[in-house]
Amino acid sequence: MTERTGPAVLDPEALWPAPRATDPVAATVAVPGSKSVTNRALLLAALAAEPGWLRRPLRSRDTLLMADALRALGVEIEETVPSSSSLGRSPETLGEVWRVIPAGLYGPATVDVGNAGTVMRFLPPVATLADGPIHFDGDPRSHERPLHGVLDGLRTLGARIEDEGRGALPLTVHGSGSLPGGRVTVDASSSSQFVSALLLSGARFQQGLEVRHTGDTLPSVPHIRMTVDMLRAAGAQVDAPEDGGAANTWRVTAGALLGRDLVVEPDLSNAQPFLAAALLTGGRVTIPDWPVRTTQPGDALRDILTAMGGDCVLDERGLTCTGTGRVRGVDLDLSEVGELTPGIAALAACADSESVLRGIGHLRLHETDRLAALCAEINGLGGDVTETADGLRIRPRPLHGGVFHTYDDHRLATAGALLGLVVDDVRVQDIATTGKTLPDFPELWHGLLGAKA
Ligand SMILES: O=C(O)C1=C[C@@H](OP(=O)(O)O)[C@@H](O)[C@H](O)C1
Ligand SMILES: C=C(OP(=O)(O)O)C(=O)O
Repeated sequence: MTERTGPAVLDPEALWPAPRATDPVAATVAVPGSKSVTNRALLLAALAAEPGWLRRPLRSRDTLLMADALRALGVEIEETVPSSSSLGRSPETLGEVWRVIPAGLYGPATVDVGNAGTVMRFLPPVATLADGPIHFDGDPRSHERPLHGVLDGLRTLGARIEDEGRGALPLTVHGSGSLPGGRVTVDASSSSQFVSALLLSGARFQQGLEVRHTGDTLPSVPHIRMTVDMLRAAGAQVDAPEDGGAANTWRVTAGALLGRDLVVEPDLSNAQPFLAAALLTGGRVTIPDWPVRTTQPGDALRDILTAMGGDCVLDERGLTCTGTGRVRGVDLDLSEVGELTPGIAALAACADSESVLRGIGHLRLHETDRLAALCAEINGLGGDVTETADGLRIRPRPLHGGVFHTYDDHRLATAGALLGLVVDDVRVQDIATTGKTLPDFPELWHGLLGAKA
C-alpha cells in the first residue's frame, strides 16, 4: 500500500505556452474519476452506518478538500493504491482505493472549502449532524458564491448557523448532533447544489426531508438526478419529480445509509477538452470506460459535439469522437450542462458560423463570472463574443496569440488550451488551476498531442 500526497502549489502568474497541434490528434485518453461522483460518494460514505470503498476516486483539489473536511469532523479515510504484485495488474489499471470509515461527527473543527461548490454547499448540512461548532471558510471567491439556499433551508429545518447576516461564507454551524428536518422550500435558481446539499444529508435528519424548489429556473438538473441516484444506491428511499412525484419536489425518508463499494466513473465533463480537440484538428479521440448509463451531464457531449460537426460513437472501446477540422456554429440551451460552457465557447469561437449559448446566466456565480471571463479572454485573442441576458453570442473571427487569463477557473484554463491548438502563441496563465478537478491536465494534453495513431 502506498500513501499518496496532493498536487504541488505552483506560481499563479506563470504562463503556459499552449501547444499548437501540427497534425490531427489521434489518441486514447484515460480521464480520471468524476469530481461530482467522488465528492457525493465521500459524503454518503461518511454518513453511512458501515465502512465503504471508493475505487478510482478523483484525486484533485476539490476532492482532497472534501476528504480533509470529513476527516476534520472525525471520519477516517484511508487512501491506498493496491500493489501490482498481489493482484497481477498494474496500479494504473486498478486505480486508487479510498476506504471510508464513518464515525461520530464532532467539533470544534475548521473546514477549508477552497472554491469547491460541492464542499461549501454539501458540508454545512453534514455539520448540523456533528456535535460542536464547525467553522467554514475558503478562497476569496467562496465568499461571493451563493449559499443562502442551503443556509436558509437548514435554519428552517432547525439548525443554528452564525454568518453575521451575510448569507455566505465565512460562517459557523453550531451542530447539536442531530437535526429535526422536515419540509423546506428553496430557490435553487442560482445553483442546483442547494437541492443536492439538503438531499444528501436528508436521510440522517430525524424526520427526513422534503425540499421544494420555488424559483423560475433550475440549472444543472442532471446533477440533482445524480444525487437521487447515489442516495438510492446507498439504500435511501427518495421520491423525485421524474418518477411521477410533485413538480420540483424531492423527499428523502429518514433512515440509515449503507456503505458501498463504488467504482467512480471517469469525469465526462473533464473529457470535453480532449474530445473537442478531435473536432478542432480533424482528428480522433477515444475516452475509455465511458459509461453506457450515467447521470453525469457530460454525457450530453455526444449530442453537442455531433451538432457541432463531429461524429461520436459509443462502443466497447469507449466514446470515440472524430472531427473534420470544420466546426459548426450552434444555438444551444446549456442550462442542464452549464459546466461544459467554457469548452463549447472555445469551439464556437473557431466555428464556421455564429453560435448562441442560452440558459446559463447562473455561470456568473461559478468559479469566476464565466460569461464575463469568456468574453474578455476570447476577445483578447481577436474574437467577437458578447454577453446576453442568459448566455453568450459568439461570432467566429480570425484569432491571434496572446495571454489567456484564467481567474482561478479550471475550465477557463482548458478552454485556453483548446484555442491554443489552432492559434499560434496562446499562453495560458496559471494552467495549474486545472488542479481543481484535473491535476494531470498539462501531461494529458501533451500526451494527446504526442500520441501516434
Ligand atoms: O452538484 C454538482 O456536482 C455540480 C452541480 C453544478 O453546479 P450548479 O448547479 O451550481 O451549476 C455544476 O456546475 C458543478 O460543476 C457540479
Ligand atoms: C461549477 C463548477 O464547480 P463547483 O463544484 O465549484 O460549482 C465546475 O466544476 O465547473
